[in-house]
Amino acid sequence: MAMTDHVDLSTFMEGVKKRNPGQTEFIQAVQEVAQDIYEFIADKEEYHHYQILRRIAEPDRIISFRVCWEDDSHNIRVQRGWRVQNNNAIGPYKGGIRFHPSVTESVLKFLAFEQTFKNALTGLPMGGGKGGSNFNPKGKSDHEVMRFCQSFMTELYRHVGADVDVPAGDIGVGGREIGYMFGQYKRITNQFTGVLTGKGLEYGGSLIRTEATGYGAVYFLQSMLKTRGTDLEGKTAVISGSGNVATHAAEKVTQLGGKVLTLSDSEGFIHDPDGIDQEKIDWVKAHKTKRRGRISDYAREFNGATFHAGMTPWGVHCDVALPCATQNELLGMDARALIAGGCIAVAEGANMPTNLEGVHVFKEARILFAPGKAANAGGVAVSGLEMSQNSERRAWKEAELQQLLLDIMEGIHDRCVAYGRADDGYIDYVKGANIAGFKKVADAMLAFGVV
Ligand SMILES: NC(=O)C1=CN([C@@H]2O[C@H](COP(=O)(O)OP(=O)(O)OC[C@H]3O[C@@H](n4cnc5c(N)ncnc54)[C@H](O)[C@@H]3O)[C@@H](O)[C@H]2O)C=CC1
Ligand SMILES: O=C(O)CCC(=O)C(=O)O
Repeated sequence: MAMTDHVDLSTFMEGVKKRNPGQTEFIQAVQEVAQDIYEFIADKEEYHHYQILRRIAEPDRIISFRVCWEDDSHNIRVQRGWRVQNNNAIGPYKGGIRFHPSVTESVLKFLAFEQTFKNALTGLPMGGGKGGSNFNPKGKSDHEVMRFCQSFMTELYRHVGADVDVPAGDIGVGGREIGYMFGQYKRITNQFTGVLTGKGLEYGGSLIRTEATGYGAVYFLQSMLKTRGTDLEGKTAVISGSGNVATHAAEKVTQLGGKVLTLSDSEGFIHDPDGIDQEKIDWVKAHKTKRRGRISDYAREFNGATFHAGMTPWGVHCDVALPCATQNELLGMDARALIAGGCIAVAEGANMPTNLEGVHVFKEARILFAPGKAANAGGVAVSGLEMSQNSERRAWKEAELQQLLLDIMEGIHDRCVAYGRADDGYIDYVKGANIAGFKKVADAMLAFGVV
């Protein structure tokens, strides 16, 4: 093989910035991965020659489309929809759909890029993709949400398929939205296939998919704690978010003997020093998914709890923290506050909730820190198992799925340890996850030549 001129890391990142102007989230996600990959491939000519990282950081394609719908007052509304198909070297594109006003092409590109590494880490054959819209489901009636989802799928159906690209839920997209989108796909194509995951159990969904991301993040946290000879029993946990991932992470922490002190949403956080037990978690789940209320209502419902408007929960003293809301919700100063408050371990339930400075602070302090692409992979892993069940036209039993989720999370942990152990014994989970995820995708790409 001919030797290639190696582009160094800073020149590589300059190129990424130039080609993706203003896409700060995407650039941040690539930066976090590139620094570890450059170290790993320093002596591996093939990866340089075939420009593997450069190719993974350029989505296979981005589909952008208009989504037109009518609200209850008969106003015509126009939104933008996207599907970013990042890389399908190891399987069909796979990744959630996000409905939130903050959705931009940059946000979806960062999520699809991260998803590529995450899906590889699960050990299942899934490539990386992500989609969504700047539609805000908050305050919309069920019928408005239905009309929007139908319109969204009326374009998306051309680009997805059980062996092509299999979307699922993410922020603002839960069981209700998946149902509306699946119904529309079926109506347009006249096919009943596993084109989406996170489906209802009545029509091809998998047991434990709803719980999987939050539970998986806590299993990963337990595995990290085990490397330091401890576990969650008696530990206090600070959790952000109050959606699917946050409530199920809270549930598993509680089941494993921990005490959850906080939950949050975009308006602020609640602090309950008595602990958010299963009964309270059930109330939050119903409040968020059925009554579609705000987390501030918790403080009116439960004595002793307080609501802190416009604030994040990272100043509350705790043993462990699980950011489970959204990207860049935990900054350098928050990381320092957590460490000062006694936090020994952080597992990201959300995607890229900690900014680059925060990650640096955690690593410098040598605390246990699991990046989202490793810690929150349980959701997409069970989505992969849902795809298998759909292909087989069978539904597996809950005990089997619970065991598979646990095994997959332990497998991811082991892969991170294998590639992330430093000379002094510290496990850099960020580096481990980046390299293990990269290697699998990169080796598949090498097998295909230049495509
Ligand atoms: N649902 C899943 O299976 C997976 C989700 N994730 C990630 O987990 C995170 C949460 O997703 P879900 O729980 O599924 O969504 P969700 O829609 O069920 O809940 C999102 C939560 O985050 C809060 N939130 C949104 N924007 C916020 C902001 N700017 N500040 C503070 N809070 C904010 C919302 O109020 C809500 O409580 C996202 O980063 C998502 O990408 C990652 C892996 C899988
Ligand atoms: O289940 C899936 O396909 C995707 C879940 C997801 O969006 C994620 O892992 O960030």
